[in-house]
Amino acid sequence: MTSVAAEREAVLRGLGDDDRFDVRVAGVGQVAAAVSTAKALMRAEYRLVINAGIAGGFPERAEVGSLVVADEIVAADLGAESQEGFLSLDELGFGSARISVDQGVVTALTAALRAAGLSAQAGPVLTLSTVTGSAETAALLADRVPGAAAEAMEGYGVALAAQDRGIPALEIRTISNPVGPRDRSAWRIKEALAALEAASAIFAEVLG
Ligand SMILES: O=C(O)c1cccc(C(=O)CC[C@H]2O[C@@H](n3cnc4c(=O)[nH]cnc43)[C@H](O)[C@@H]2O)c1
Repeated sequence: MTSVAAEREAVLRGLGDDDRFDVRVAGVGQVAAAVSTAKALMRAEYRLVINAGIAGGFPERAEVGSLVVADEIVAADLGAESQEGFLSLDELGFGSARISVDQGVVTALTAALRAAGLSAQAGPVLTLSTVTGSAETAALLADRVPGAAAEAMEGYGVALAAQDRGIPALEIRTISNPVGPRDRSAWRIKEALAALEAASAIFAEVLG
């Protein structure tokens, strides 16, 4: 599941003519992503759901042009504010804002990406409804989720739909911009899409 057509096309270029993968556009944001994923999973049988696309990288954790394989998918703004700070869905007792992924697959995929010469690391990928636009919010999120490597807008929605059907999920992101003060002119989308294409060529090897 990708967010936009440009991401889908990059993944398809990387996969070549491998027809074991069904690559779809889910839309931007976790609600669109969850609805699209749930619909796809109702119509056909799948054994793994992957959310792949570009993302913001947390400074010192994931540089522009590098790749992050989510070792946990975290809905980082799903909860409540309180005088004492942010309360997650878990703390509120309404389920979990964290979806776990198969650590063996994360390790194997990260190693294969590195072996192919790509800069890849594993770490938590945050799902947010609002793209971070300030250093303050970036610091707050890094504090809320220790080790946070990247942020995007769809992973939790895709993974929740997969979890609902008992299917494992992965999230793989290539970094187009740093998480922090908004500067759209600094987004390196072409580079991130090239990295996404290169990573997708490895999917078949490890996940096919
Ligand atoms: O303008 C283009 O050519 C273009 C090509 C591919 C993708 C885009 C997008 O804007 C995709 C939006 C998508 O990107 C994720 N994203 C990227 N950086 C961040 C971020 O810093 N914080 C949160 N999300 C980010 C997100 O998942 C969006 O769905 C444009």
